[in-house]
Amino acid sequence: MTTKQLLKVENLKQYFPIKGGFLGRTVNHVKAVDDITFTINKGETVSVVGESGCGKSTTGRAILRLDEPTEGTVEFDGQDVLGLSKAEMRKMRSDMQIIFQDPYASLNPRKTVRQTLNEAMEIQNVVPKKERNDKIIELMETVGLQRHQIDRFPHEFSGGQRQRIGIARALSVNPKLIICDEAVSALDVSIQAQVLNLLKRLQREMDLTFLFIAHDLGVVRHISDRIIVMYLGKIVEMGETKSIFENPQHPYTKALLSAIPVPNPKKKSERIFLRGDVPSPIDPPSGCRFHTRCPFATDKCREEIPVLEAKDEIYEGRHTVACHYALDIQSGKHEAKYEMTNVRKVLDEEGMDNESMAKEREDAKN
Ligand SMILES: Nc1ncnc2c1ncn2[C@@H]1O[C@H](COP(=O)(O)OP(=O)(O)OP(=O)(O)O)[C@@H](O)[C@H]1O
Repeated sequence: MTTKQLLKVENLKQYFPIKGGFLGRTVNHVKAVDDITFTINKGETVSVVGESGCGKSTTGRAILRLDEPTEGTVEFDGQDVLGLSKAEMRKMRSDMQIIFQDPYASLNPRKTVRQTLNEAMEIQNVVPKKERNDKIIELMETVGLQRHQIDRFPHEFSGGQRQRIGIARALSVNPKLIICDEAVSALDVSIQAQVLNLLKRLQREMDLTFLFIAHDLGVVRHISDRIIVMYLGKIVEMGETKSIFENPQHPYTKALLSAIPVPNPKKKSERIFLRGDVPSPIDPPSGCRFHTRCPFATDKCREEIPVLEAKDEIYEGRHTVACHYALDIQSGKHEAKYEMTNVRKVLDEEGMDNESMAKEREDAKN
């Protein structure tokens, strides 16, 4: 894999206005994405994970300017995406494609596969007219559809096949980056695996870069080079997949990981239950946004926003976390006594069964 940077997202914010009153004035904002920074290298698969509403899809849409970002910069292949004119942006869209969760909703039910793929190529004008039919057949075969299905409508296909049409449509304009927004979430598990394998193969063969958006860490484990964990509009942790799975730092990442079913019945899994619901992105909590649900939260977490900090000496800059607690442990400043009262309080009040957190508390003490 080359290490050339393809996408650079810096200090990206997406605030959606909330209108109110007779005059329809902006009375507040939904802080859907609030100051996030990350990069994706050419040929990489980076996944953004987190609970519903944490801002994953908004991030994808903002990169493509399907919604105009409030603040920040997006650089794609060295070009300032947010500075492009409408015409330049249209051209750029052939380099950056998106595949949505529900292929049925994103395909025109009145258009056959031939018409759908032809339309995509026509809009972007990347394939000469007389070559389009051959290209459509080639694309269908590439994604595992058969050429005799070319004049069929979306309702004549299964969910997995429809997602393959969506992939073929994205590929038809020779993209460099494909954003897969919950692209396999609506499919049965076995079909999910087929589509993920297809995407992996296409990546190898066509030199593609993927930004995967998913709520399920288990699904993206085997396809991702790196993982970005988001909570309430912020990145709380990011790192190489192996590192995130084997050495998660943020209590939220640990909770997400603990929710993945373990196939081995002999292996005891310790589920971390988070208390309460995700707070509103209109009025997010002060300090660390996760503090209202975090068993380790201290006064510092309520007051200071943790910075996504790379601990180079430990992770060689490849794994970063925004959490006072995790950073205190890493730097040896962790005060076990303080954490103990905190965790015990949560356990007492809410009857939580957080064995792994209790164990960690002990480890930190020793
Ligand atoms: N156009 C919009 N106008 C107002 N609020 C919006 C808009 N789009 C998204 N939001 C809000 O922004 C927040 C983030 O939404 P987003 O769809 O990015 O979350 P998500 O992490 O992708 O969730 P899911 O997994 O359910 O798709 C949510 O609170 C959502 O209600």
